[in-house]
Amino acid sequence: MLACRGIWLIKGNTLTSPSPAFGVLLVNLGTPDEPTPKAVKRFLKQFLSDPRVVDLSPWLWQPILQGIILNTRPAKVAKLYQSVWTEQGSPLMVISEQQAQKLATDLSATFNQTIPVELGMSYGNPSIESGFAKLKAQGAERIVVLPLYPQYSCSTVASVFDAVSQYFTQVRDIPELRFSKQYFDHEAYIAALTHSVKRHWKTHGQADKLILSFHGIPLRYATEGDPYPEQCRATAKLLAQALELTDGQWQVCFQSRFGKEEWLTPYADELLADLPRQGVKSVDVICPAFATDCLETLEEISIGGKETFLHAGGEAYHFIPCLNDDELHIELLRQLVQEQAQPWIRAE
Ligand SMILES: C=CC1=C(C)c2cc3[nH]c(cc4nc(cc5[nH]c(cc1n2)c(C)c5CCC(=O)O)C(CCC(=O)O)=C4C)c(C)c3C=C
Ligand SMILES: [Fe+2]
Ligand SMILES: [Fe+2]
Repeated sequence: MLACRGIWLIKGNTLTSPSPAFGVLLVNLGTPDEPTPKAVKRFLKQFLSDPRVVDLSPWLWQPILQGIILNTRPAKVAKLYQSVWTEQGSPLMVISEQQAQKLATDLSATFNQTIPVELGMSYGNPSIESGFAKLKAQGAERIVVLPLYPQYSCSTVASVFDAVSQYFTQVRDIPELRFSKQYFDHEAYIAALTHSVKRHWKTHGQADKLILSFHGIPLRYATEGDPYPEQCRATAKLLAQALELTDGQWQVCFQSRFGKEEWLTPYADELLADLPRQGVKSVDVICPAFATDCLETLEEISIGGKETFLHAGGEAYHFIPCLNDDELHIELLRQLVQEQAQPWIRAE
């Protein structure tokens, strides 16, 4: 049985422990509020102005961003968002809310007390700041920050770290904090992915090849020290081993490249266009870098990737959804939180 060490306060002459043992800030990238050019522009402006995402000198980058990209891209990208938008909103937001709710239920059952879990998005709403404010309002004085990126990249996880540090520059009494950096090789993550692929095979049969499509980053970020590509390859290898795939039965690629620089290769669109020529007629495609389905998985890979592959002569293309609110995914998130909260927990 696990119990939590509370925060003790003196009220009058009595020591009380009114706060939850800890709270959780679940962080994801964020998404526009609406699938309109105006809302997409607002979102892209904040996202692409983050120097962790685009590390060019602002003197060089801001004129390109403000003068060209924000005048052309929002209308095009808004149409893409419209193709995946649901009645409840952006898939990334709807699924993130489900994850937060299920994780809170799971943690509260584990610790036999209410453990608040709030969402904070790096860009757009709800912001990281509002997530911390909600946790404070619920009395959380110890907080686990859990970015939903299995593989560490400076462009994602480090930007969450920056936002967290920035927020607390304005706060006099900061909480105790634990920050989860990565979980690319976590046993429960590989188990959740394995289960998801096997479940897919049970329903649809196994394709010639399993394609593991990770979000790309500029190659330069990796050569300058970002460990992201090695972590992607490690995840892929662990998953392939767990599925007992031979070398020819799986392949890694990188999607969603942006701008003119070289990104990690092979590029997903080029690979999918080439595979039929190599004799690969059916593929299952999974996106392990995404904890939640979103524009990049549902539009670019599930819809766009299929068109590319079938147009190039492929015969069957199956997209395997992200882990989303799968039971084993929530179990993984609970374990990650528990590992970080360890110093605040005692066994009874
Ligand atoms: C320089 C640009 C970008 C880097 C670096 C980058 C890294 C990166 N992104 C994700 C996860 C997501 N990206 C999403 C959308 C998205 N990404 C970029 C650019 C970079 N990403 C853009 C411009 C966009 C917006 C859409 C577009 O204009 O093309 C999303 C989806 C958001 C949604 O609303 O559904 C996610 C998630 C990772 C994991 C990553 C590095 C590892
Ligand atoms: Fe991205
Ligand atoms: Fe399939």
